[in-house]
Amino acid sequence: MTVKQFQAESKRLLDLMVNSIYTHKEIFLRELISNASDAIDKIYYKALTDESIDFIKDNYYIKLQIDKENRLLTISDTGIGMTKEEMEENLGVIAKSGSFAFKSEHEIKDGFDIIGQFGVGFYSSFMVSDIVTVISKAFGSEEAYKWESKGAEGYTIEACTKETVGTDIILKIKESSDDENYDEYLEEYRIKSIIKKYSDFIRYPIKMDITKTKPREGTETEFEEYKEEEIVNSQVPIWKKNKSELTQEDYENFYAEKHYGFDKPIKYIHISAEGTISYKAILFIPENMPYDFYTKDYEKGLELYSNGVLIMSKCGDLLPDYFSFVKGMVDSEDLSLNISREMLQQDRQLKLIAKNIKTKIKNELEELLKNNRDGYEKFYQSFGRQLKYGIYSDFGANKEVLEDLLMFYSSQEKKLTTLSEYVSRMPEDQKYIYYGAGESIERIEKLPQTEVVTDKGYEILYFTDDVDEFAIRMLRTYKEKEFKSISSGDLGIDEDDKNQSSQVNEQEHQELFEEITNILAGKVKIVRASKRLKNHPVCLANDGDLSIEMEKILRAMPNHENIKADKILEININHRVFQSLKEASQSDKEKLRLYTELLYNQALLIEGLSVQDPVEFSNNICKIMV
Ligand SMILES: Nc1ncnc2c1ncn2[C@@H]1O[C@H](COP(=O)(O)OP(=O)(O)OP(=O)(O)O)[C@@H](O)[C@H]1O
Repeated sequence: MTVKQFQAESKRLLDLMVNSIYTHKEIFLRELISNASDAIDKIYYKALTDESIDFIKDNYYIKLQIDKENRLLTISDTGIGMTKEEMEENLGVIAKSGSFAFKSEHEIKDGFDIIGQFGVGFYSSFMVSDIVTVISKAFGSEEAYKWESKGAEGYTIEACTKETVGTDIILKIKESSDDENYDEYLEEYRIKSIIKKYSDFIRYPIKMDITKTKPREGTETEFEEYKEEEIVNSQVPIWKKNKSELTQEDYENFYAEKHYGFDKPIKYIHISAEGTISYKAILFIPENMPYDFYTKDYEKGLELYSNGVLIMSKCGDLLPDYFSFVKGMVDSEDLSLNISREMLQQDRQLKLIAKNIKTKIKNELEELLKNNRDGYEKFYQSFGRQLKYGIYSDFGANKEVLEDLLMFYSSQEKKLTTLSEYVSRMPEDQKYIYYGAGESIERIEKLPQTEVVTDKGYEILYFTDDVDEFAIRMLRTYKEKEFKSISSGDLGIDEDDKNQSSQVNEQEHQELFEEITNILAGKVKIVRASKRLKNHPVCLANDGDLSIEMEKILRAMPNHENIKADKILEININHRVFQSLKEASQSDKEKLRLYTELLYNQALLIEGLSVQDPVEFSNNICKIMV
């Protein structure tokens, strides 16, 4: 028996392979099972094109056996096998793929799932094995051969006996070290779970002898172990089945089996796309928010399969951030994989799929909103905030995708409403979409600023999420209607509204307002007569782009402590309190200062801002009580 040398490049390549291409050692099993599946596919293909071959499906399978004592893991298949020459060519030359050649030779295009293309996967077995032995009998041949290698040193080939056509790959699993546990590859449960993870949807049965226990005969309390052969893979992936064959329950079971979530999904989306790019996908909109959803630990992404073999557990590029709550998988034959199958070589196809998926999700959410309002509202309670972040991020680039999915609590409807519904209810003379921002519905409802807007019969949207106002600033308009905060300097409500303007004569009190503005110098930009207050004495309004709510949110962030909105103190000159201010201004300047400070602090409290000096504030209250 002569020992043949790997070519020099092959040696280097093998070293590279074993040490650097793959991130996870466990993928060796995926590679060997994929090879076994390819080998069966080849026989199947031959049977289709050669009438003399009978392909009886039950005769084709992959079998895994563990011999713990001798540290052997065997992967056998009943596929096409290899001749001596094929062993030389395919296992002796790294980066030579017999499978790729087979596909090209037979001009196999669609409908076949042959996985191998690079001619390297087999060598990943050296990541976990000291010796790899391949015993194979090729289809149509009487002889069998044994290929054996300890890695970079080279390989031997010799004749041997093997009864049936097919291949056995026997791995002598490495001893565990301090850094690496190899023993796990001799554990049934571990092997089973690796198969489930990567190779669950290989089209042929993957069999294993599974250890079970039963009561020993004649006893009730003693148990004995026995082995029973089981098929461990699901074979036909649900996404390859016809939608009409599947029930809601099938999808829900798939969601649970895949551990996409512990809840029941609100909606599933089954896509079977053909065209520029072919792919299948099953996507889910969860009902409940994962506990870590709004933390940096949450990782978005869909499972990515190529021909039923798992490539990536979380492919983030398939989902935009604003749809990061979507769970599910994508399977495509058209992906250009890189050599380790852990990444994609170029992302053109992936981009196309992602674009497609994005549109699909948007449409399905719109459909949910239209036909299952309760379901949509449940979804929105969990993930609405993410949609709003989506509007805000990327400088509003995604607003068109998302604007119709938004909902806010409505002052009129007393429940969530969409922007489209709001606009459809707007009276003809209403120019703006009004909103009030605050920490809760109850708080906004009580804001003095709401009075004039609601009295006009205009609806107000309540913004209770941090992100709301920021998102709306990005959106700017909806159906050409501008958004307007009820706290903004100019409300855009008709100036000549008789009830208001006739009573507002700012000129008359010009001096007093200047005096009050001076008292509050540095705290507010200006003090003026209010056109919006009816029953309340004071409120704050804001001037400029930064609202008071935004100031609150930004200030809570690091390095933003000095951010300040331009505030306007508005005083209701029809309120009794204004009379007191006037009198104080004429008779007692100290009293005017006291009243002004009190009113300013009241306005701060109403807005949900803290008073600057609570002790002084309470002392001031005492002063007017005694
Ligand atoms: N179980 C098997 N039965 C028959 N032929 C096999 C088997 N395993 C490997 N081969 C042959 O060896 C070749 C090399 O296998 P290897 O896993 O290195 O690459 P590949 O499967 O072709 O490509 P990839 O690197 O993309 O997996 C295969 O193309 C195939 O021709």
